[in-house]
Amino acid sequence: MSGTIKTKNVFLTGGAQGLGKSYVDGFLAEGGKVVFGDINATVGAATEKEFAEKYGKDNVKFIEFDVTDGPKFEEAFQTAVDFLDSVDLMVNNAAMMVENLWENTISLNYTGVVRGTFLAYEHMRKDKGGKGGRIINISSVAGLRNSELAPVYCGTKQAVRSFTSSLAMAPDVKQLGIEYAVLCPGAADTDILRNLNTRIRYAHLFQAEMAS
Ligand SMILES: NC(=O)c1ccc[n+]([C@@H]2O[C@H](COP(=O)([O-])OP(=O)(O)OC[C@H]3O[C@@H](n4cnc5c(N)ncnc54)[C@H](O)[C@@H]3O)[C@@H](O)[C@H]2O)c1
Ligand SMILES: CCCCC/C=C\C=C\[C@H](O)C/C=C\C/C=C\CCCC(=O)O
Repeated sequence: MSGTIKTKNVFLTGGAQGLGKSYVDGFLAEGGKVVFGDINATVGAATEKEFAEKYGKDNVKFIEFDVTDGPKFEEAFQTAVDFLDSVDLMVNNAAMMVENLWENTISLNYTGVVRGTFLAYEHMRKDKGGKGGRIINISSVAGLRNSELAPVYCGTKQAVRSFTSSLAMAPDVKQLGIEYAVLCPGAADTDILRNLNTRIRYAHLFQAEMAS
């Protein structure tokens, strides 16, 4: 994989831990400069310290903010631009899977991705003085398949996939210099699955399994 990432200046949401943290590590290892945001101030600061020691403090910055707070997200994006000079790659990664907190889940997993995409779009578009760039939105295998275990989460991840693929169809993408990608990872052992409450929310679905 070495040398495959040409993008240098990255802004990523949800980078304190889990898959987001491993993406940050990968970008830094390839010589990139990364700003990552997260709602978790303690873990975010520890991650920033770890990567600053490994890759240099001028190459990584953590911003505590909640992706569902529009004005804070805009402020964080500007802070990222100030640190990086320009954002070449935006990764909308932060998400949650708590089915009974369905409004929060939609707000973070879908509205947050749309907001992050449009912030990056306005910054990158070449017709308004930007340098172009790439926007990667993190969906899931749950964005490709349906499941009764997590209907709200699946809906948000399918929305992220459709939104991103639809934007990529626009006739002016080449002229604006913006590329889009959507990732649909399978299962990984992170907190989003460790903290899963669907077995409580949908306990009736597991009764036969628990009885056996
Ligand atoms: N782990 C998996 O099996 C899996 C599979 C497919 C896709 N994904 C996706 O990968 C992405 C990363 O998930 P993960 O597995 O690393 O989970 P994770 O829970 O370990 O990481 C999510 C990160 O987002 C942060 N976050 C939560 N709410 C936030 C908010 N409101 N504002 C800012 N940050 C917030 C958390 O603090 C955490 O650091 C998500 O989009 C998830 O849907 C995960
Ligand atoms: C299609 C399964 C959807 C399950 C939805 C619940 C949680 C999803 C969370 C993560 O985003 C993805 C993690 C696990 C997905 C679970 C199984 C993958 C099955 C893969 C396959 O069927 O080939």
